[in-house]
Amino acid sequence: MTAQLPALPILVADDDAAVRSTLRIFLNSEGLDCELAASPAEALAALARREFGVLLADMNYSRDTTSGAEGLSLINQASAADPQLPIVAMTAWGSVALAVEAMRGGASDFIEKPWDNQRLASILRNLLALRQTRQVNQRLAARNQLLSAEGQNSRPWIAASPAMQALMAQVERLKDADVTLLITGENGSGKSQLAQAIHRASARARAPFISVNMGAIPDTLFESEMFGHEKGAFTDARQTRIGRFELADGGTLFLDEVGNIPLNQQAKLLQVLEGGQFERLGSAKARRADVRLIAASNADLAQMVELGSFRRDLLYRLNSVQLHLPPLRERGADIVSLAEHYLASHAQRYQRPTKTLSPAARAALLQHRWPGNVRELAHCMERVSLLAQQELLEPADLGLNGGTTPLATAAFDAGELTLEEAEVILIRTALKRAGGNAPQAAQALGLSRSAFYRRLEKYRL
Ligand SMILES: Nc1ncnc2c1ncn2[C@@H]1O[C@H](COP(=O)(O)OP(=O)(O)OP(=O)(O)O)[C@@H](O)[C@H]1O
Repeated sequence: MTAQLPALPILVADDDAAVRSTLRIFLNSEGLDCELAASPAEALAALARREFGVLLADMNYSRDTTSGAEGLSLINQASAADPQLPIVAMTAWGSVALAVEAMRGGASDFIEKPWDNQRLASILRNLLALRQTRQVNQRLAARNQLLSAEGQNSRPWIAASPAMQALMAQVERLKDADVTLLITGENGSGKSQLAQAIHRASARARAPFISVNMGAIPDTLFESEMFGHEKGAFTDARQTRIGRFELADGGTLFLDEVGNIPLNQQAKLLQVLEGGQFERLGSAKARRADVRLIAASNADLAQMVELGSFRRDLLYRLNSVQLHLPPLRERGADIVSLAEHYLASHAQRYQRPTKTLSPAARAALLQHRWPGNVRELAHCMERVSLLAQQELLEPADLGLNGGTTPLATAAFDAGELTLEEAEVILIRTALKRAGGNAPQAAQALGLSRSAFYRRLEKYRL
């Protein structure tokens, strides 16, 4: 079900009680809701408290009954506080100059007293419709800002290794099932990007993908961030804010780092997931949003449940289907494809020739443990693209310290190495085992010394 925009009331500001009550009766008879203010101060207080569809403001008040100064000041302040609020100025008969001034100050239209009921109703209806359109656009703009901040449309998804192929086959089967997914994997292994790829492949692709880093929301802002707030709901709530659930309506809501949610927030989240509805802070109105939920975690949530730091019922609610992203060190073919992809894209970005990996450099990449996974590889390739002097990259150019996997086992198992890459790995390992003694390493590999040295030279080891 799609969240509805509320029909907003009209705020009538006039110091004449008779005018206020006449307007209330007339507006109500037209099916329009309104609130009344007897002074500019009352009107500004009402505007700070809640959202209105239109402000219908008289120009003259008791302090000064003819100049329109108080009305102009009200219009200026109201439109500064909420530039999207349509304002109608009510002027005395024949004061066109003042009406012009009011429009310059932010009013959208004006009406002369005594007013014509039909004209007033038609102006207000048009402006209410304008207000609704502005709200929809504001919502779109908020979504677009989030989407472009995440730059989600331009990133390719590389999944060449057998482990990733198997995962992608699972994703393919699930993409339209609309079930809640829990993606697990180490930091930087691609959980967020996989969630985006699943969204783009699903029937919800045209609706938004909204991501929330659950560990980054301060306790006090959790509800406002997730479910939104009405203007005036708390001291700093100057504008209505649309929560992430509502922004994701029709699309996918991605709860990143779900293991970092404090226990009290877990309870609130579970309540909404179970009940299927939520309220904006400062409003009693129950809202629903049609979202597909994807959660991600690098922590072992089952273990957290045992330790009492994650709710069991929330875990059951989130992990209808669990997808595990293997660490990069177990995805040999992806390491090389990703490295080449980053080298090409950096070359394009910095307008330089594309650097290539020597067999020894490829082997070094395959042997590295990549504790930071794809993110670490991306940074490494950016550094190399900028700093390496020559176009053919050798292991020394990569600046990889320590952290190698023994014999890049996974890549061997998967048969993803070229003969040259396999040779480099074997030679390096033999050298390491022989404590750097080349003749001993050659012997361990069953090679003559000269054949061994030829290879050392060839691979610049
Ligand atoms: N298979 C892939 N193909 C292309 N780029 C990838 C792939 N996996 C990850 N990346 C890139 O690596 C970086 C880290 O990925 P992402 O943010 O998705 O990881 P994560 O597991 O969500 O990390 P964290 O646990 O720290 O939130 C991103 O720049 C992403 O674009």
